[in-house]
Amino acid sequence: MSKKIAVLVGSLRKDSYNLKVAKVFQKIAPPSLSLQIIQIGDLPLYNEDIDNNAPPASYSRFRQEIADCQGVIFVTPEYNRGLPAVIKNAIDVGSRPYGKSVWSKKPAAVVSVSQGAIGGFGANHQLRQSLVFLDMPTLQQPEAYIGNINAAFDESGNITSKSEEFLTVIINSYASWVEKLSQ
Ligand SMILES: Cc1cc2nc3c(=O)[nH]c(=O)nc-3n(C[C@H](O)[C@H](O)[C@H](O)COP(=O)(O)O)c2cc1C
Repeated sequence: MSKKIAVLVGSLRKDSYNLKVAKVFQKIAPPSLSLQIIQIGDLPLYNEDIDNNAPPASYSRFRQEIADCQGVIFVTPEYNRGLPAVIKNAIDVGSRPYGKSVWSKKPAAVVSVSQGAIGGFGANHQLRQSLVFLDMPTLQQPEAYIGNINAAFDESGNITSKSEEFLTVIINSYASWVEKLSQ
């Protein structure tokens, strides 16, 4: 049976390249993984005052969806050399209430996607810093800093074969990582 893997996309933009890459991963993932893109754009900014006995419905929905998955792939742009607020907010929501984090022990991968040349290196590593604290064993190699992403899709919006090849290496490595950790 395939393992359910959450995919969190750090851009809310309709034509987001990160979303396009997440969708390519869904298409090319090996049969051992079933990738589900989880909504994070509707989560109110984390505030302990509203996270009480009756938290926002979106908090509960999100926590349950992550709890139901056996791993997490983060696909994120870089904003001002750091992590977009929307993805940090999702991490914070999932980490609470204290002692009930939904992230713990779930195998993760971080893929940063940018139109710039540096490939979102800053966001990628800032995110990894939180994953250490959240106790998520994270795929180390291959590193995935995907720059100049606009060149990875042709005029019809299809991914070029060279870029698909690279994404295939990443998703297959992640599948092996998940497999290894479940032994
Ligand atoms: C507020 C903001 C800050 C940005 N800062 C960076 C940055 O630090 N490094 C970078 O490579 N691109 C930066 N960009 C450009 C994004 O990489 C580019 O817009 C990318 O396409 C966003 O991902 P998306 O297509 O999935 O929305 C920034 C974009 C925005 C809107």
